Amino acid sequence: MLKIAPSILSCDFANLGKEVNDMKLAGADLIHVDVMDGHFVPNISLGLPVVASLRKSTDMFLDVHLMISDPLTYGPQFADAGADMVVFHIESDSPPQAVIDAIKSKGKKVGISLKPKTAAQEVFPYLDQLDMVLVMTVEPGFGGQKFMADMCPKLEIIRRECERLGLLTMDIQVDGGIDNNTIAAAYSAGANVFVAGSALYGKPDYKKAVDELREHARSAI
Ligand SMILES: O=C(CO)[C@@H](O)[C@H](O)COP(=O)(O)O
Ligand SMILES: [Co+2]
Repeated sequence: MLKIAPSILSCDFANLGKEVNDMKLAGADLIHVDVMDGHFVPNISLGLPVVASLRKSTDMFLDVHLMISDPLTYGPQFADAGADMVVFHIESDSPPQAVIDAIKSKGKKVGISLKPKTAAQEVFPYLDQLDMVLVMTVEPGFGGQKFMADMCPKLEIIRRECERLGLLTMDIQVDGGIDNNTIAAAYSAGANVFVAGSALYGKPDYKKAVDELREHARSAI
């Protein structure tokens, strides 16, 4: 199933509740929340109190993308704060299996994210325990960067391995530089969840922008 996930990193944070609700009204499927610690990536974004406030103000599915060095300590705290899914980086300092167990023990969905230079095969040992794999199509840390089309083979490899294992409902998410010009390539390669920050929050008409992204993805078929 094709899902559109606006990244609030590009929204107007002074009006966060409205910005999320406007994307709900525009037909977005989930909300992507980028958490950056200034250590794993060279940027700082938002933390636990913001996720807790968001949880109180919306029933949208909150997909929390942790770009932090210590997801073992903080992942469960984001789960408690109201994340529906916690996605952590396999390149973090935490042992992946321990993070998966910690998030699942909170009753939340869990995903693993791969930076562009990380091989697809790194996530294979964990696939059968995951709800989602996130393939970064930019170096994590900032919105508004250019889509790396050379990540498409990685998407194909992961989708093929999921099919081989019978994981037919696995969500494969792409994040970074997704817009009307790039979404079809990612969709054709096997992605089905599309994060878009600047391509959605940068537009005056959110519904038109969400609809157009969906249409451009489907134009790949
Ligand atoms: O995780 C990240 C950046 O590290 C993203 O979620 C960005 O927020 C996507 O922004 P655009 O590339 O769509 O502008
Ligand atoms: Co992200």
